[in-house]
Amino acid sequence: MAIIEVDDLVKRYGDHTALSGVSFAVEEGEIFGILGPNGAGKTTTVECVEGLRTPDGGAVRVCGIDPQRDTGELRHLLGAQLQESELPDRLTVREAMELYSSFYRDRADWRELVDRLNLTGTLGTQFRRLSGGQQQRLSIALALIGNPRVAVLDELTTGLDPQARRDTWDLIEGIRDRGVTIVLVTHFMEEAERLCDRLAVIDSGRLVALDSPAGLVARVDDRQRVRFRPSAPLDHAVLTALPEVTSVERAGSQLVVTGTGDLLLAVTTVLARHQVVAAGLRVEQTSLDDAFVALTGRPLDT
Ligand SMILES: Nc1ncnc2c1ncn2[C@@H]1O[C@H](COP(=O)(O)OP(=O)(O)OP(=O)(O)O)[C@@H](O)[C@H]1O
Repeated sequence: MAIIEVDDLVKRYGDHTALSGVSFAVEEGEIFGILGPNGAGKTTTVECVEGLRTPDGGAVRVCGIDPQRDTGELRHLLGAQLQESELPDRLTVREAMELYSSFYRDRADWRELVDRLNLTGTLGTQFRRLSGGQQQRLSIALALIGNPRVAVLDELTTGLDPQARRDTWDLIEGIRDRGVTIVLVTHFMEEAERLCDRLAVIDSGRLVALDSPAGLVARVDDRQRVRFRPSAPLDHAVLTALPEVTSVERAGSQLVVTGTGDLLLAVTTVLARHQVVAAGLRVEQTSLDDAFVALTGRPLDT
């Protein structure tokens, strides 16, 4: 069942069109990623879902309600991660939890939340004295304090070190396992690949693809590359003659053979027939990065 429906969403800032007709539906219980380069329109999209921006066209529904018209109800259904600047520096973790918990009719047990997010030792600590990872976890706790059905997390792990990022991913999966649908805005390909059930790729205000990470890769390309250093000179024609091979290129001392199907077997069989040993042989599959480049024409800037 779709819990969020975005239909032909248009948003302009003056003469700049930030979104020109974006449509997608988020299914209940999934981790739905919104991936795209800087300025693509990701934050604008989620701000329209959160009722923080008024669309210039199209429609948004969250659990069937219009976020613009029913902001009061939306607050109880959707938890949004706060931006850092939204919390007073001197507010302690305990004060923040008590204050935000008072805003909701269905309140999570904030002590349990604090415990789950590994913040128990920080209850008396002021916001400004928390580490980046602790501030991030607090903002997640505050997004979940009203027991929402959907949590929107924007650039969740930006600024975190690799370990803190991985810990946060585990946390997000735990939240999803408790039945909360998650919309995750991200810049990080690895994060998208690891966490998201489906991804909306947005570029220049348009939805360029919507699929699972594996589906995006398969849709773009099922090519593989085999790289190796031949032990003796080899006529490229013996490789290009193979039906599995689409191209053969030299990269320094290496040969890079691109193709489909059982490429590795075809290449190694020919090499054995010509008594050529393949040193440092590697097989490379198309990655989500490659898929992103194929879809948008450029790499994702991090
Ligand atoms: N309040 C605003 N006024 C004018 N232009 C804006 C405003 N907010 C965003 N924009 C512009 O709209 C476009 C989309 O911005 P948005 O923040 O939605 O992109 P984003 O994909 O979230 O980017 P980032 O990854 O950099 O946060 C950008 O060109 C941005 O400069």
